[in-house]
Amino acid sequence: MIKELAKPVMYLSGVGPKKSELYENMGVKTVYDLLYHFPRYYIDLNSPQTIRDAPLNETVVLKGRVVRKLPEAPIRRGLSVYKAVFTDDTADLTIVIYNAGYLFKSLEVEREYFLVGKLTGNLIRREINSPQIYPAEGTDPVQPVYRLTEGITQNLLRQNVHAALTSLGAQIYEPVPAEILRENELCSLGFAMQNIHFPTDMHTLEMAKDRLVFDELLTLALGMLMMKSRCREHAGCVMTGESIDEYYSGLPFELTDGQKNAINDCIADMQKNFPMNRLIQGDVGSGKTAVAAGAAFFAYKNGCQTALMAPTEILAAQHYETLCGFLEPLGVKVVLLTGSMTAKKKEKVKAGIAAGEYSVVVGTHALVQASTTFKKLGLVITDEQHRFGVGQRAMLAGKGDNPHKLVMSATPIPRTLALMIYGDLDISVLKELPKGRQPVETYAVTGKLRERAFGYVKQHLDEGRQGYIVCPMIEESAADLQDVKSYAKNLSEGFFKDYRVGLLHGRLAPDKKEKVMKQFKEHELDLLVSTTVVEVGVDVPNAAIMVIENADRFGLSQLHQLRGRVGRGQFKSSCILITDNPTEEVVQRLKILSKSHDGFEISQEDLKLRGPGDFFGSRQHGLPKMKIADMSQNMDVLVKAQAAAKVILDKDPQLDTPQNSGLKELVEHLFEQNVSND
Ligand SMILES: Nc1ncnc2c1ncn2[C@@H]1O[C@H](COP(=O)(O)OP(=O)(O)OP(=O)(O)O)[C@@H](O)[C@H]1O
Repeated sequence: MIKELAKPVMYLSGVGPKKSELYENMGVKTVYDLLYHFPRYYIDLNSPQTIRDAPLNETVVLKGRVVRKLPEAPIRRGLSVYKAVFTDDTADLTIVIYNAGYLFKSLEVEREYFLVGKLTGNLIRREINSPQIYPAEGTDPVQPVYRLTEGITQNLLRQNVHAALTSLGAQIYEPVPAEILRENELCSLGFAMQNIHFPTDMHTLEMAKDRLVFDELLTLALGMLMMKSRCREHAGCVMTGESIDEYYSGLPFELTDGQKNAINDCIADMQKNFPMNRLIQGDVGSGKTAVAAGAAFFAYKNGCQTALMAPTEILAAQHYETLCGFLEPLGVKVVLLTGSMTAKKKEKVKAGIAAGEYSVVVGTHALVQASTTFKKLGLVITDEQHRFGVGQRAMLAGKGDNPHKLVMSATPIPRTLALMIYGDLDISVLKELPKGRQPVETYAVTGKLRERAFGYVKQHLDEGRQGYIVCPMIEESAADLQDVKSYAKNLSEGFFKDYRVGLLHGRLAPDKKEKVMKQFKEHELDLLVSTTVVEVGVDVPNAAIMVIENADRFGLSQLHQLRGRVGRGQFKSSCILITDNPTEEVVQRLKILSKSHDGFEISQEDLKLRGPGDFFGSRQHGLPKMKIADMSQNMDVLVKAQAAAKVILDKDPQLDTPQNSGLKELVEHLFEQNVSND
């Protein structure tokens, strides 16, 4: 960074030691920090409204002249009110100023001013209280408004930013290569800095924003790619184009186009000489497992083993069964390895894996233990990646010689976030659901209608379907557990006494959990009362009704995941969301689920409502905080920034050349700052 930018703000003209202390409260220490303290919003003085047409009780921008100043009116000791009549020839209004005598005195009759403030009164007597007043001549047409701290006013901040820009002159450095700026039609950094603070009009402001958003995302993309550059090393198993037609013809259903494309993407990737790094992203019930099995079969045909790691024992067992069904008839040996197996069994399974007896290994984190070794691990598949730590994933991959990696995500991660989190990861999206699926009808009701909801559940059970009741165990604490148990008991002895009711919660021993799930799958239970352990992946196509208690406590994406447990077969399915907290906000939120069945759309809404920080904790992934880029809005820019980052790193993988030193500093600054903030 050029010397001027690293200089403490104290040395700027008009700042000094006292003000610089105040600035520090806002996190502004250097000239760089000050220039990157972007305005929160702008007041556009370019197109003022007329007094006659300006709406009442809203903030308006007006342009006119002072006609008359009224005498000062003392209200009580130390408090005066000043009034002036103002006109723009369409109508008049009264400016009311409390106490700020100096401001009132500075107003000149017949001089033109802009006023910004809330217009009140009525159509005959309009007033504007304590407006911001700018002389019409000599005022920048777009005024920045900053986040402030005590002792620093808007005017002072504007002056100081001005001083910073002037002190740099045209000297502001240019970290981004000229050809990238040209290709992306971006302005220079100098222009962007000037115009993000003092735009000439809204157009130059947009240009400035485009450039700064790009810079921020470019910096992020560079950082992520540099971290992942090792993934570009050679692949341990380069595979050849073996046919997997037997796999296709053995399936009990026709794959969707999305599934076929995703399998083809994987096959193409696995024939390259660097490892695949692909995310299969599909809405709930879109059939990701069949894609994973296709990729595993291709690895098998190439003499390589596949490991599939699932986040829970229930899911591991389910995937194991599914993969056995798809692959064993084709001669592929599949095995399950989970933590809850007896030591003896585990040992036997591990010996078989090490000897290469098994081609596909399905398991939980037990797979990553040091004692698990593979003969020739060529493909690693992780389900629900975000539940695994970066370390666990790396450890599993470390069991092979740079194996291909495939991630299945059931939680619909907005593409923007996926790119942020996984960086250089290719994505195959399963857009459509298998044929014949009908959207899950979703209703939000208050607790008053609980009995009716249960009645509706009974109706389904009587028709031979199964159902879920998801109950409010958020923390897996002892007290909550007691609540869940008694809730389930009440139901099984009360309303549902004539039905077979099971209970599933996270505290159950793994073999018990498996037993309950198996009973439910085999329709030995009609109703499963469960905590959110059913959230991911559980697949029982006969289940057609779900009730979710305390639905307001969950995020929209999580609710969408939960309701995705029904509607997985040919039966028409419903989901009833119960809330005892029907505030306007809750109702609005839950309504989104009644309207939309598209997990991607829902996750975007979640992102808007809860922010990316909350969205299954993007901060947990160590993603830096953005100053100007908005993860839910700037996806197109992110894609461009990623492409640019690739071009830059292809020539200079660690940004070591002098012309990239500015970029390197930006990357270091972004990541360092965020590490220290965590
Ligand atoms: N093309 C298809 N046609 C019909 N049924 C299919 C098809 N693909 C998968 N299925 C079935 O759809 C159900 C859902 O598949 P799967 O469990 O793989 O979904 P998923 O994408 O993992 O969903 P979730 O993320 O909700 O777990 C399974 O019962 C599966 O056998």
